[in-house]
Amino acid sequence: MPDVSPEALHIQDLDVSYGQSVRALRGVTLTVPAGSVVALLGANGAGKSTLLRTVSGTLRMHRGAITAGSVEYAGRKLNGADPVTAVRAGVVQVPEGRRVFGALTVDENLRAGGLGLHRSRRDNAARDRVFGLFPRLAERTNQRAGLLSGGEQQMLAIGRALMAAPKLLLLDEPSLGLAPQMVARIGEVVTEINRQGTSVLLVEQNAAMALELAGHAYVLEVGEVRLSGPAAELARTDEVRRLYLGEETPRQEPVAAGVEKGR
Ligand SMILES: Nc1ncnc2c1ncn2[C@@H]1O[C@H](COP(=O)(O)OP(=O)(O)OP(=O)(O)O)[C@@H](O)[C@H]1O
Repeated sequence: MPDVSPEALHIQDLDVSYGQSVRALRGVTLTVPAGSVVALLGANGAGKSTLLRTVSGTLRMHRGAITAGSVEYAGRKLNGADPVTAVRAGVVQVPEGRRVFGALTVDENLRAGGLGLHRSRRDNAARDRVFGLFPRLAERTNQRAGLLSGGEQQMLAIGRALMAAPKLLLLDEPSLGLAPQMVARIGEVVTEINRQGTSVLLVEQNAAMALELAGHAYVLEVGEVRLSGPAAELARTDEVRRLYLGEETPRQEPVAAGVEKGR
């Protein structure tokens, strides 16, 4: 049953191209129900980042375009929307590669992600929330972001996105290149952010972590949805175990209950 709640993200039959030759997404249909964590898995080049860019309005910055289909969040069409419109609708992306402003302090980075031009009460509340999630950042408010460790920069990148008080957070590879302890911490934070009421669409190479955090998951393959279903069920399929969890699968298992091929 599709989720028809007003704060759900609905992507329907989406085609996205870069220029004339690269068809990055083909006929993608995906839903992020309000209040959920949804994982998006796929090999390099499958189209995961493209899908997030489509939702956050950053696609055009990468010279991509929607050629068919629709993206709707909370009942509003986001096709062709710019990032400001997406943020106003409650959708914020944390891009891959923890892009923080290295020359600015932790505090300045957070303020840059806030909604107010001044030190508004709303921004202060958002900042307190970030420091509650990431006490390490609270201890380093005046440190230049470029001097933070990789894990701390990832925390700051997530924190900066939270400053806009998103209702839907788009996370692109938050665990990339981090030590196991930090990966575990990022996982806990995703769960906590979700518990506080923010939906999450999570792109992750670390499929084991993503499938543990998510309720529902999609597997993209060369721009198309190859499999989708409850994350726990997907984690039991032969294909996901072999290709994404790196497990030996001695015998072919039938597709688990609840898993759909194709979308
Ligand atoms: N700005 C761009 N211009 C042209 N082609 C692009 C651009 N960005 C992505 N592509 C192409 O679109 C396809 C999907 O790329 P995308 O980055 O969305 O995949 P991905 O699943 O996020 O991969 P990765 O895990 O490597 O980040 C790839 O074939 C890629 O080469």
